[in-house]
Formats: sequence, structure tokens, C-alpha cells
Amino acid sequence: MMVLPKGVRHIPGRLDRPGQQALVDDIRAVVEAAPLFRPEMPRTGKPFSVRMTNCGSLGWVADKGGYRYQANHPVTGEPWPAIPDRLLQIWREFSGYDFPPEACLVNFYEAGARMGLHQDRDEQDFDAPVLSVSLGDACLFRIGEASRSGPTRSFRLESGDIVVLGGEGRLAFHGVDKIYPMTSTLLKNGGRINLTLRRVTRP
Ligand SMILES: O=C(O)CCC(=O)C(=O)O
Ligand SMILES: [Fe+2]
Repeated sequence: MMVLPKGVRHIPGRLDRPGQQALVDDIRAVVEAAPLFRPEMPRTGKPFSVRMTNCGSLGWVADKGGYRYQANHPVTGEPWPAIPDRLLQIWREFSGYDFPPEACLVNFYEAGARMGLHQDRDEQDFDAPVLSVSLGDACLFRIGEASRSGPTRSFRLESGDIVVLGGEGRLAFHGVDKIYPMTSTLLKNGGRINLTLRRVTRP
């Protein structure tokens, strides 16, 4: 078995097919209320290959103004829809944290999309873990340490898998090297959804 950095957990196959389907239905409703948008890199304005939206009281956005959390959708100006109960339940089960998440970032990867190595550090509270759920096509996920120059390793994330970055692993560098197209039948038109739950403010 592969050894992961301390504080990083990979829980393969946590959601069965009906559970994955129910979550996709929840996310479909989120995307109807808060359409996917394409973020841009701060400064350069280079578009991400991933499209995003959010649910929760706060949502993560990226544009020329920087990376930040805000209460409203950057295009529609509407507040984000609520985090589905099913996800809050998963947070209660795996986060080991007493307070609810405030943000759920919804990432949508088409074939060819990727996410460069980064840390999740726009939150005020690093005591809470980052918890993510993968749906649809598999990906090659890369994980390192809290220093960018530390060693990294990569492994495959499949539909229904959960990853928790907590404790010493909370600031581990991570990214998505590639999507494996056509590896799941969950999403009619293919692609990968990743749902990332985060606590933003200190309770
Ligand atoms: O798609 C993933 O598995 C990771 C997403 C991620 O790291 C992020 O949105 O910060
Ligand atoms: Fe991340």
C-alpha cells in the first residue's frame, strides 16, 4: 500500500453508485442556481482549464483581483446555494472537526483539464481539514508536502473516493495531473467533478 504524507487520507470507494448518483443530482441543482464559470489567474488573467462554481455561505473565486472567498456568484451576483445535506453528513463523518464547512467548491474537469500543484491557503482556519469528493472520470492526483520543493507522489482518484487533508497534511501541495477520459459512466457526457469542502473563518 502506498504511504501518504502524515495527515493525508485517501478513502477509496466511500460512495457507492446510488450515493454518487444522488450527489450528482444535488450538484446539478447547485449548477442550475449558480452556473459554472471559468476562473482566471490573478495578475496574468490566464483562464483556468477547470470550470467552477460553489455552494455554501462563501465561495472561492479567482480573477485578476486575486484568490478570495466571497458570498456572491461573480457573474450572477446571487448568493451561493446551500451545501447539500449529503455533503454535510460526509463532513461530519470524516472531518473530525466540530463546526460545519462554509464553502464547497465545485470543480468541473473536461478531458484535458488539469490543476497545477498548489496549497489551499486562502482560509483563516487551518485547524479544519480540507475534504474532497471525486465523481465521474478518474484522475491522476498528485500530493506533496507543505514545502513546494518536497517530494511528491501521485495516485489515481476514482468516482466515489474521498481525500482528507488534515493536521500536518492540511497545507500539503497537491494538484491534478490529468483526467482519464471515459473511465466512468456516472456523468452522461463524461468529465470529472470534484467537490471540496472547507471551513473558511474561525468559528
Ligand atoms: O480536483 C481535485 O481533486 C483537487 C481540487 C483542488 O485541489 C482545489 O480545488 O483546491
Ligand atoms: Fe486544492
